[in-house]
Amino acid sequence: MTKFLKMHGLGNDFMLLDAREHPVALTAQQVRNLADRCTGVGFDQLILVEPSETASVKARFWNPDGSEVPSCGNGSRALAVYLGGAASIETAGGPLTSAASGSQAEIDMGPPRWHWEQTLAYPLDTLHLPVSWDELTDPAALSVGNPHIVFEVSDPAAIPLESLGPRIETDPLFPAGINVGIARVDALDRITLRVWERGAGLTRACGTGAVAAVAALQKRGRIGAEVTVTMPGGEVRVRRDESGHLHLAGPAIISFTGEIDLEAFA
Ligand SMILES: N[C@@H](CCC[C@H](N)C(=O)O)C(=O)O
Repeated sequence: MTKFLKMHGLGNDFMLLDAREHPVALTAQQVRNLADRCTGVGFDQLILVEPSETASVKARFWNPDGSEVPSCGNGSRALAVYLGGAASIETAGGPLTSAASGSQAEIDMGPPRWHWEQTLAYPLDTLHLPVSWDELTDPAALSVGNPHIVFEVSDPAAIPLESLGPRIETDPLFPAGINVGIARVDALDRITLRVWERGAGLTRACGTGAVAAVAALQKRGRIGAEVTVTMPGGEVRVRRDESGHLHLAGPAIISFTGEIDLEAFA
């Protein structure tokens, strides 16, 4: 039996497996089986914690469709709360540092990456992509460890993201797929955001989505350096420091712990 934690950050929920002492190998099918909310544990992302030679720990992330992804902002915050205190985290999306106190965690997500090769199949202006999908126009595309497209809209609740999200996610313009954010600027220090996540669908909150939306709207001069992001599951704070790094802060909670026979889900 393998111990696991079930955690969430604003309702973006995770299964966390700590494999620092006992290695765990996962297949994509196993992740899909574990992600099933009726017959498995159920989660938006799975987090595997492994030993690292360069940081406190190495974190790997999977979406519920079985795809391994380089970065997960809320998952990193959940891991930070699990580790406690200050830590460094090696991820495929780049090195992170974290600071946690109780159920609050802040992650230095590094600088946003705007080069077209980070997100697109061919060169375009990533700050103002000349593309549209129905009422969604003039997006920005960037990587914050994983790829995001961000649209500014007047009413995020009115956008049919459940139908537009999968169309945009799988558009050939994005060779690795893309996470889709729709954001409204409420004030210089406040935005409202919904995210269609690549490989996961609509989630209650997305940490990298919040960071990407803030980075895009900051670069367009629409908001200031410190911003509260309201998502369906609650609020996170994102701030840009003097070096251009973006910091993601907010709560993460351990919902419950358990033991599981991983082989039964192979
Ligand atoms: N919910 C996560 C993002 C998880 C990965 C994303 N779906 C992807 O495929 O890149 C977050 O909080 O960042």
